[in-house]
Amino acid sequence: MVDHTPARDEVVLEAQGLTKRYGEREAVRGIDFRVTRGEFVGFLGPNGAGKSSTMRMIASTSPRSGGQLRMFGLDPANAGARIRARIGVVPQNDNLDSELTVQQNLYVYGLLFGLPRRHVRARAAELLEFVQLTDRADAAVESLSGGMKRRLTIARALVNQPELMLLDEPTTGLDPQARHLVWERLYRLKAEGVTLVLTTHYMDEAEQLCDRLFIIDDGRVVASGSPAALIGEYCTREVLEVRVPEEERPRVVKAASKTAARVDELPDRVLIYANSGERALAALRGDGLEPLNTLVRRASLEDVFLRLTGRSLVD
Ligand SMILES: Nc1ncnc2c1ncn2[C@@H]1O[C@H](COP(=O)(O)OP(=O)(O)OP(=O)(O)O)[C@@H](O)[C@H]1O
Repeated sequence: MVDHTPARDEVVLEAQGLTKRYGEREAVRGIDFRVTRGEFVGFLGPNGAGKSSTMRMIASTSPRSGGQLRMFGLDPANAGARIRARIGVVPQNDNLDSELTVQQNLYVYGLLFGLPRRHVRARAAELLEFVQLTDRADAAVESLSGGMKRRLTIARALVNQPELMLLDEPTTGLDPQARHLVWERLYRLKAEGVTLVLTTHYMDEAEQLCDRLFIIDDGRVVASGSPAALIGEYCTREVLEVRVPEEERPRVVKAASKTAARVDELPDRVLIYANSGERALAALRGDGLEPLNTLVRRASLEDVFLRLTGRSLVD
């Protein structure tokens, strides 16, 4: 569709000490990031971490309170319109025009960007094909499912052939099938060389899609790197999850702590970090402990977040 031939290591997006204040409240507290052309980058963090505020500053729709921010080398403080012409935005809440049909939503947006009428028609047809909504072109927006609305919002964000796509929680509220369809389209955009930045609080989404992540908590970047590098740096290879009766917990924690790299207690289970979950379990059994329920799994970004913040990503 669009050929944004990647120039090696061309910086598309850069922030230093970026802050956002709403009155007394500092929602973004001095964050640094740098995104190069063709990368797929994610801001991962819980609700209220400051992800949307950061995205709105990048989208050049909300002014920064402090620090530096550049998109394509331009400063949104004085080149907002030029920046907005080169980016596509998928906001957290679909803001489609429900009075219009699917196709009309794309036309209107194209005309807003000043694209010629004939060009807009061709572009709309191409985009409906891309998001698999061709057969719904004349349907009312209201009749679409949540997943279809999301895809239409993505199509709309692509009207101006953006070099940079910003997606704020693109799959929140979608069922697994609808999510996978969105993911698949995002992969395609990446393959075409579009630079993508998304926010999410879904660790699987972050892990599946992103080349690089910035983990955000309480307005700060607490870690960054590829999903694999983050897991490698902050976790063991495996995690043994055990459920034990309340009264046995202290013994389990004590026994596991002898060999495991780390032990975390959650309200409903104990997480034992070890390179071999099976061996950790054998060690517990060797100490005469038999958990009610056990699960050995690969370490995930959720574990990284827990390690970094002492809290779970999902409420
Ligand atoms: N327009 C606003 N006015 C005042 N406070 C705001 C505004 N927008 C966000 N906040 C506050 O700033 C903090 C960060 O919010 P933000 O929406 O950026 O976080 P988030 O990580 O995107 O979370 P969510 O996933 O819930 O959107 C929150 O405490 C929020 O209440």
